[in-house]
Amino acid sequence: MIQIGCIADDFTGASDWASFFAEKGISTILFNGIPEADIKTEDADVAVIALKTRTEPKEEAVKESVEALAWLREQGTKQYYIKYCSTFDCKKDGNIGPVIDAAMDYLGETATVVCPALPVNGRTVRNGCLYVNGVELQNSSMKDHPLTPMWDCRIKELMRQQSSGEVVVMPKEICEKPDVQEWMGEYQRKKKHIYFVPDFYEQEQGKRIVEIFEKFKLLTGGSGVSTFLAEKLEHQEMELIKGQETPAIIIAGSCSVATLGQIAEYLETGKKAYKMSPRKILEGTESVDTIWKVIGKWKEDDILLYSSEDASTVTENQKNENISMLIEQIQAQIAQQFVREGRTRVIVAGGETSGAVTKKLGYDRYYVGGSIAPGVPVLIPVQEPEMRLVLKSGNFGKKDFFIRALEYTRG
Ligand SMILES: Nc1ncnc2c1ncn2[C@@H]1O[C@H](COP(=O)(O)OP(=O)(O)OP(=O)(O)O)[C@@H](O)[C@H]1O
Ligand SMILES: O=C(O)[C@@H](O)C(=O)CO
Repeated sequence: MIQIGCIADDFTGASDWASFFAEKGISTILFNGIPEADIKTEDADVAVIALKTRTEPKEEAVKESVEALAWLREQGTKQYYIKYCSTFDCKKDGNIGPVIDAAMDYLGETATVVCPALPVNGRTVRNGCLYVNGVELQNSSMKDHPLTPMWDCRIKELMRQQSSGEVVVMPKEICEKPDVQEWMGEYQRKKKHIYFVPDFYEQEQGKRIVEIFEKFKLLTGGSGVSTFLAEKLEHQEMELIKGQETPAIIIAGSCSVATLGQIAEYLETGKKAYKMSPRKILEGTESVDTIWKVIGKWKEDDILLYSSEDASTVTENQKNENISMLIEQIQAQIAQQFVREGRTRVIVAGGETSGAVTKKLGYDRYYVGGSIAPGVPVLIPVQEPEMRLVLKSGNFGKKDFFIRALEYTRG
């Protein structure tokens, strides 16, 4: 029976959320898309369905989210979670509000929590405002995200624009009140939909948040409270997942500052690496074949294949609107070729890049293993249990992330 079922608006967000349960030894399964009716949850205690609703048109995002909730309900799920990005989508017509409203209506709930924080990765909430490493969201390095721009840190304002209900901000002093439930009850009587936004800027506050909201059927947010939800969950012990001996490929399409630092640190080790050239790809002189001619020979080595460049070069390259898609396709095909040759460790940096690679590899459900960095677990495809897959959100992980991922996935 699924104790907590989550729907996430993208894949790396889903694995981020799931990782905190797996880390506590809880059997956790991740589905890429809504599973077919006859798919089993493999006796997992926690299930997460990764959708691609973050950037979809609103109507589709709502429809798919409700379908995913319906599938979870069919499995007898006890509690539900809507996972969105810890750096909230700030578009007026963003999907977070509409999906929360639809989920509340579907589950018959009038109140929920909106808790995007993930303090272990520097994303915090104080007095209803969202910060990235102490900087207000709209002044952070995330502000100019091309798809989900982040131009306002005030959750109340964002939810006012995106949703139908009312936000109630819960500063620390309120959260700590012994009679906080009564305090909340006053608001719940007034409105059809109430979204409580608790302070969460110190890791330990997560514990109190879970105490306050544990009876709610629907919770929403980033991954910050996952670890505290996991602590409270009764569960069966999960078997430890071992590493693999075959060489690994790291594929980096992410051009985030974090990924660029991780590439630099990897290159310093002198390990094998291949840098793709967007210019040659557009000219037609670099392709899967030309790259494979070089890296296909490195049969015994771990390999890094990367296209990542600094922000200004990327902006320049992206004047040709096909370049991202071409890079993603080449990287996905190389991953497929690598796996076809019997190698079983694939590490990917970047949400879009991960989407392209997993689509090509064709797996649709994964057991979730231990974490390499907060929010980045090892994934084991149910259909191919020999494989070890690591999908890193662009900005996650410290400088030594790739080195750690290689060590962690090695048998
Ligand atoms: N040199 C380059 N020039 C132009 N575009 C590139 C280059 N290298 C990679 N890209 C494209 O940039 C995009 C990077 O997005 P991706 O989601 O993979 O990383 P991210 O945005 O850092 O990660 P996340 O979404 O998890 O924060 C991909 O579509 C990728 O193909
Ligand atoms: O919450 C986050 O920051 C991540 O899980 C994410 O959503 C990646 O896209």
